[in-house]
Amino acid sequence: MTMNRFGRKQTVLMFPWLGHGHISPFLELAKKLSNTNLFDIYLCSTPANLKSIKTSHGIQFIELNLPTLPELPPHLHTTNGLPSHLMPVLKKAFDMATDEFSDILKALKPDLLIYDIIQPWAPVAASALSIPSVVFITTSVAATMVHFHLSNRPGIALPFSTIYYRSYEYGKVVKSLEDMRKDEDFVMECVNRSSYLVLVKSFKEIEGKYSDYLSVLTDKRIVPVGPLVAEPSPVEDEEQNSVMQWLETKAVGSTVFVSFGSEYFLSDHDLEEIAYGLEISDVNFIWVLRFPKVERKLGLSEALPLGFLERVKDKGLVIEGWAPQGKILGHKNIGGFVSHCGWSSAIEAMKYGVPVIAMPMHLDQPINARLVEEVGIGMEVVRDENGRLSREKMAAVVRHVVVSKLGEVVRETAKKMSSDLSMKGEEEIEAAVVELLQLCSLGGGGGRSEVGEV
Ligand SMILES: C[C@@H]1O[C@H](OP(=O)(O)OP(=O)(O)OC[C@H]2O[C@@H](n3ccc(=O)[nH]c3=O)[C@H](O)[C@@H]2O)[C@H](O)[C@H](O)[C@H]1O
Repeated sequence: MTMNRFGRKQTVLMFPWLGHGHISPFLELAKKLSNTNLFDIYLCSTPANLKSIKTSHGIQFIELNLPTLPELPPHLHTTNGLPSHLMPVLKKAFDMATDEFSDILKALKPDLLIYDIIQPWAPVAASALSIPSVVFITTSVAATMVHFHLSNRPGIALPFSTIYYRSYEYGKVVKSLEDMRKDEDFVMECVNRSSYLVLVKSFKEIEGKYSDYLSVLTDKRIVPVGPLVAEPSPVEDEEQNSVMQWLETKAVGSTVFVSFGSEYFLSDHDLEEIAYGLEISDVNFIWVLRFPKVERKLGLSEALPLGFLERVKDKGLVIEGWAPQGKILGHKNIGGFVSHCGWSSAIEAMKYGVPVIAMPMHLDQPINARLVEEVGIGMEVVRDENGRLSREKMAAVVRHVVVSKLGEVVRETAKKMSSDLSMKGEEEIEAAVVELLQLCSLGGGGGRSEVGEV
């Protein structure tokens, strides 16, 4: 138990889903709360995730060991690089760790649990020990929830014209109305189990009207904590250094960064259309291509169209694995971001003032793409009624956003968003700290730490 000038620090356990796109916003919030010197922050995840976290900021880490399932050895207890067919297996192993998680709560006795939208069992375990809990929503769930909710009520105008498209990787329509209604029930259950308020990784200008609606819908207070964009991590290795040197040789605003997040793998059809789309656009590009960690079949050049790398060698760079996304988006020579619109990537585009060529793939990304268009900082590459991508459409949107005269509006709006955002965040965190401290005082936690710390 540690003290500050107000007495005992409040012990907070943070418990994100096992994906990088979730852990990084939790980590950013943890740093902000830890820096107030009012909280002792513990972050709980699997060893496979904790080993890739390279920061502390006074945060302590607690290992959650999932049951080892035959097809899921411990090094795959993360969504990073996990093949899509193993995602349901990871979720099953995660849901089997309820007792292990309860043991962590009993040993730590935190004053407050901040959990994720994927594990409705976490607040149940907390309330059994009289520990208050808050759900921290790291995606654009307010807008997504409103859309799900209204799509449940025929005849009411939807906030966004939703596109349901076939994802060739999954072989089915990824987001049918039925799927979205099931998602609404699941997310609603997670929110309703939160004892008090809901923290949302966002800010009024983007999701204010949706957060207000969700607050009415759930009868919960919703507290935006701002963009929570991490400071760009230093360039880690020689390959990343050479990417930055290559980018330095291009003209200001002349290059698009192309990335689809930490856990999505392109279908063969999409990969081919994106390659030809970039080639036809005749715009410089840095493309981060990711393949599942297991079952690696092809090398980079075999996975790409024949002769593609040779033809684009003066304009494009294709890298495999992980890129310093924050550093690249913050570079003056970047003029556009071809993104799946994962929420962290969407917010980072806003923070760095980079206009978005939106290419959502699944989950909440179609909604995020509409939010990006709604605030005027991007344009979506619309798929056809069968969900198929077109290289010509992609090339046209890339050229519109990055080089066309008409695209000036999008580019200027993105720049303005960046300067507006630069002042955001601190006031939201201060307001959230006041609310969290009040919640801590309601619980029965003792703030003792007896668990082994990593
Ligand atoms: C549950 C699901 O989590 C997903 O996370 P994902 O990692 O795909 O995408 P982001 O949220 O952009 O998060 C990706 C994060 O990884 C960083 N990054 C990624 C690739 C790389 O090469 N280098 C990097 O630094 C990037 O800067 C961002 O911070 C999506 O949100 C999805 O919408 C959501 O429903």
